[in-house]
Amino acid sequence: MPTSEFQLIQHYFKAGAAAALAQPNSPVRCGIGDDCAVLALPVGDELLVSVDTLVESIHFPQNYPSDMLARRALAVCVSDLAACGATPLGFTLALTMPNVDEPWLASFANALIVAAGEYDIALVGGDTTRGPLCLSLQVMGSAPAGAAILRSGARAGDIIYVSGQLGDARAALDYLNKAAHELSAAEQALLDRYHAPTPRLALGQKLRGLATAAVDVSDGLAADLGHILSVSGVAAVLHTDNLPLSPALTETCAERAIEFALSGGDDYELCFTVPAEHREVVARLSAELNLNISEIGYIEAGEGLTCYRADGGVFAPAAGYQHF
Ligand SMILES: Nc1ncnc2c1ncn2[C@@H]1O[C@H](COP(=O)(O)OP(=O)(O)O)[C@@H](O)[C@H]1O
Ligand SMILES: Cc1ncc(C[n+]2csc(CCOP(=O)(O)OP(=O)(O)O)c2C)c(N)n1
Ligand SMILES: [Mg+2]
Repeated sequence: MPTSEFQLIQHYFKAGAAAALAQPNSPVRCGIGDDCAVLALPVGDELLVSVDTLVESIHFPQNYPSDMLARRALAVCVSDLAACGATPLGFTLALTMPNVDEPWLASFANALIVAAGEYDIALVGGDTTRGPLCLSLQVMGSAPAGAAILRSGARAGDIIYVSGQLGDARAALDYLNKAAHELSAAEQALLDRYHAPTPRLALGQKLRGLATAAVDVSDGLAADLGHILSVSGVAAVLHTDNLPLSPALTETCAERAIEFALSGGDDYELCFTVPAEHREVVARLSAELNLNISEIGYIEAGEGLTCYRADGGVFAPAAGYQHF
């Protein structure tokens, strides 16, 4: 039974992570156990880095099963790599927990290593401390020099697209505490989207050289697209009719579906802009990846976002998620 902080790390994290290091093409020169991890960058590539924190009761519910926490945490952090078109390299984990609960840790570490394998991203280091349950994951990826997709490149005339469907995870918040046997199939489908978001890594990488700007939808489409607009110095027009809504969302809360899709957040889909002449390329990409990609509006000169309802009226979306 591991007891010390050092033994915990060795037992639960180093062993699992070591398997990734053994891969022939692993970029990890030195992983868990030294003062720094050492990663090899592919020749000609740049390093892309992002960190996100997940706090109990803010980002995930109390008493959340630790395997679900691990999976969700890595997915939402890797989603930032996807937005920039990065290829995953490695990540670090700063884990703060109130006490050592070995079954909790074992299931957390197992799920984390499995998810890391799915995204081909190696756990290369971290920090373990006592305190209220909280995780910070720093993810690192690479992209050919100059190819990273930024938020600042949207131009008037570009088409605005979004992957997948929006609003499901927000709708799921209302069912987080409902007993499993009382859930309808639609409610369960919404919860699945909250628990296991899908970072759109393959899409992001394919958008290199095609998208002028991209962002992942964490705070809500209106807010995150708003970041693209403000840093690109442009305006956007959306038609709420074009927002991709899942059957589960329209079945459970049709009257709030548009609101959830625009402002709910936790979608981890990609919203991106592409010059209109490349519409066909996006259609082919959607077929190739077997991924729904919806045209939701366009970029124009000016500032701010205008959302039109089907009846021609203007829908004013609520602000996205804000911590303060
Ligand atoms: N405490 C901080 N110190 C430095 N930069 C920060 C801090 N918090 C956020 N940022 C930066 O501000 C930008 C927006 O952050 P955020 O909204 O969290 O982005 P994302 O939704 O991609 O996680 C990012 O470039 C992020 O790196
Ligand atoms: C239990 C619970 N309640 C509410 C939410 C909704 N929520 C919390 S934080 C957040 C926005 C994303 O978090 P943030 O820290 O802003 O991530 P970032 O934009 O930095 O990726 C949302 C939609 C949730 N995920 N879980
Ligand atoms: Mg962030």
